[in-house]
Amino acid sequence: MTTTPARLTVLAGPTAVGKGTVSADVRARYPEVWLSVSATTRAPRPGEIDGVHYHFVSAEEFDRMAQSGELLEWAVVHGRNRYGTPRGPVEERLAAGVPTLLEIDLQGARQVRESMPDARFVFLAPPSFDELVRRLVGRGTEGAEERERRLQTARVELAAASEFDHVIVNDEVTRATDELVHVMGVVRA
Ligand SMILES: Nc1ncnc2c1ncn2[C@@H]1O[C@H](COP(=O)(O)OP(=O)(O)OP(=O)(O)O)[C@@H](O)[C@H]1O
Ligand SMILES: Nc1nc2c(ncn2[C@@H]2O[C@H](COP(=O)(O)O)[C@@H](O)[C@H]2O)c(=O)[nH]1
Repeated sequence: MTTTPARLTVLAGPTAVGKGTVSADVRARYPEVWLSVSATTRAPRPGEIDGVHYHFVSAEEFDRMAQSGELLEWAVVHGRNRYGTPRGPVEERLAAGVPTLLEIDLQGARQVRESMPDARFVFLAPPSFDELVRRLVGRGTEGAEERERRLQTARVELAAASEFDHVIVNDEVTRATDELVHVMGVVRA
């Protein structure tokens, strides 16, 4: 297995498009790719593990991280909780030549474009808006009010797809993963 020199890849896209699913598939099939673990003030969902899916932190701890410059980017997502990328681990992996993936929202992607313009920016798109709604409802992790809030954000995010260097349609997870790792320059020798 060989890789091109390590560059940061940012994966964004609307709620429930499958960013987490595709990122997990990348991690499972391409363990040489490192997936950043974000900090969030959101409460864990059943089955989510602190330090694996997110660093679940209090509002006070998030404030401290943001104010001390520990976050590469951060945003209030869906108008409610804060999410941010711890800077140190990303810089360490990139310095060590490890292909590094961030799964973040549009606001965060725009911040990273400002600070790290050499990164690759990938937008994961749904086959259709109806399919996006089916996936959000099918996931069953949010109530009706939170789903509506997320779909409002989704409309804004979908309108920004052209800002990204690559758009990948998540019609099928394995295929979307293959396209993502190809864009990342992760190739099998
Ligand atoms: N290609 C696909 N085909 C069908 N279902 C999919 C596909 N990809 C993901 N899903 C399903 O869609 C739902 C949402 O996926 P996931 O949680 O990965 O989305 P997400 O983009 O990370 O969402 P959010 O931004 O809200 O965290 C899950 O139930 C997942 O199993
Ligand atoms: N700007 C950032 N956005 C992030 C980060 N980590 C995750 N996210 C985005 O938040 C939403 C909601 O996630 P959920 O787990 O509550 O469904 C989703 O779009 C993620 O991509 C981050 O570090 N910074």
